[in-house]
Amino acid sequence: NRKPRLPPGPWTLPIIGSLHQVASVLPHRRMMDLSRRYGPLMHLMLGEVPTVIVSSAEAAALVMKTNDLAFAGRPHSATLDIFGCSGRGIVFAPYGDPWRQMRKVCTMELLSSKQVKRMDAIRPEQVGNLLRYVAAAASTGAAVDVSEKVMALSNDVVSRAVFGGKFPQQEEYLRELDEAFVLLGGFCLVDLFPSSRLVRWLSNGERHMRRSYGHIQRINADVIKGRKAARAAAQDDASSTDDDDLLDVLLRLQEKDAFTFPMTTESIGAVLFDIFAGATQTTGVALEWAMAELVRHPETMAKAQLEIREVLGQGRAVFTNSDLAGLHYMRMIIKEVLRLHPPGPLIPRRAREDRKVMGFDMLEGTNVYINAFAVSRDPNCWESPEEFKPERFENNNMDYNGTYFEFTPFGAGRRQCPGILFGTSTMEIALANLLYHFDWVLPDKANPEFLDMTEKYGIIVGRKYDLQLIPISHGGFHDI
Ligand code: HEM
Repeated sequence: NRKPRLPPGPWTLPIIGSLHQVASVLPHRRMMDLSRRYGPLMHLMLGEVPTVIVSSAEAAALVMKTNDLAFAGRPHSATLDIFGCSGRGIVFAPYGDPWRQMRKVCTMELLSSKQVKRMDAIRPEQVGNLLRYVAAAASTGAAVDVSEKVMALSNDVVSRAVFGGKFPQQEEYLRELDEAFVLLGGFCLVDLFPSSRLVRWLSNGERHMRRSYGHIQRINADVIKGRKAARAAAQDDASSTDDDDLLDVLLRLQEKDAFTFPMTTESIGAVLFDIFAGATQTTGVALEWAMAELVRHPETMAKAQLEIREVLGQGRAVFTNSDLAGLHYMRMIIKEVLRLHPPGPLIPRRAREDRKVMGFDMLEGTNVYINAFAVSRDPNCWESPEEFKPERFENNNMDYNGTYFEFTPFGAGRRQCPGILFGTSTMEIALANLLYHFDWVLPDKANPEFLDMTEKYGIIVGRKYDLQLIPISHGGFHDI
């Protein structure tokens, strides 16, 4: 019974452990700084909870590839348990057969060729709405709140994929999702001291999360009830149609009794919510960062516009994803944005069994966070890592698909994001259209070099200050 050899870490205080070291405004940055001192595997005690932060490409590969099965769990905590509907969804479900079943349905649905085709029609419609809004602003010289608009675009695209369209309670749904994300991103007392009944009694976090998630569940139940009634009225013969959204797919499988682990309304709601939560803010903040970096680097923006306008030719209306195959520079820009601003900088995992990694003991039950932000800014892997330079992806095959561990904005291995194609397709179509039809400048001729790039605290990291830009119409936006 030897003493475990834990990874090194900063000194701890009684009771709070290392909390004072990391409970800063932006934990991913604070952890990056600390890990440069303590090493690629760093042990922290967050209150009572043993945690290891992973901060190099080599260590990330050991966790997400070599020992993927051992680290395929997700952290547990009181608030996560509520948010993850006690493991009935996907994102925070423990590794196991129910998760595998749901993940398979979603992967096949999200990535099926039918779904991709369906989305190829939906995305341009939503982008068209955005372009009309921007064209109206351009005609009066008004600024556009780009942050708000690209987030709304992402919401609308995801709503249509998951629920078939806007639903009456969408605003409330999004508000509760925001609130729940804030609670998850915080250091919630009840999560830090799970054994303390006093903390549980004193803490508000769990109560808030319960209230917020309860509201979400009621909306889910309403939407599901409405859809079931509509399906019954249409005497749907349980066969699929081209218009099926994710909700239809799940209901059809439920009606056919095709699940090994039977689905209740509650668990269908949990899955829908998970996909919604996983998809919408991530893509929205990635787009917001992309536009901010482009405005800050006018020569990069000009180069991207030249490519888009040359490849697509003059006088085009809204184009679709299938028009965009030749846009190589724009794809490099998207990679560079995800390298510098991975929307989920800390990838949450949990050790399902004891493992030795780099000579250290990682014990079962330890929460493990891969600091994708720190790894993709690691000077040992990247030249001038703090610089925005899409050209670094020229003439190499480096991508975000989970085989290059210096660059994992979507994670890797069994728990890797199943929405890579979905998310990057929305980014590509939005950026290509916004850059083709408009030039973009800061209000009041502000110097782009000084654009404030401060991040906002949360599990999904967006900009602290909304990005306001003035659009200038290029060649006139021709509506369809
Ligand atoms: C730029 C956009 C996106 C980014 C950066 C992103 C990032 C991530 C990351 C880092 C993970 C954890 C991976 C791991 O543990 O290895 C994840 C998981 C997940 N993402 Fe995404 N994501 C994005 C878009 C989407 C979209 C569009 C969808 C759905 C349509 C989606 C659905 C999910 C789901 C369901 C999971 C949980 C997978 C599981 O636990 O098995 N994501 N995502």
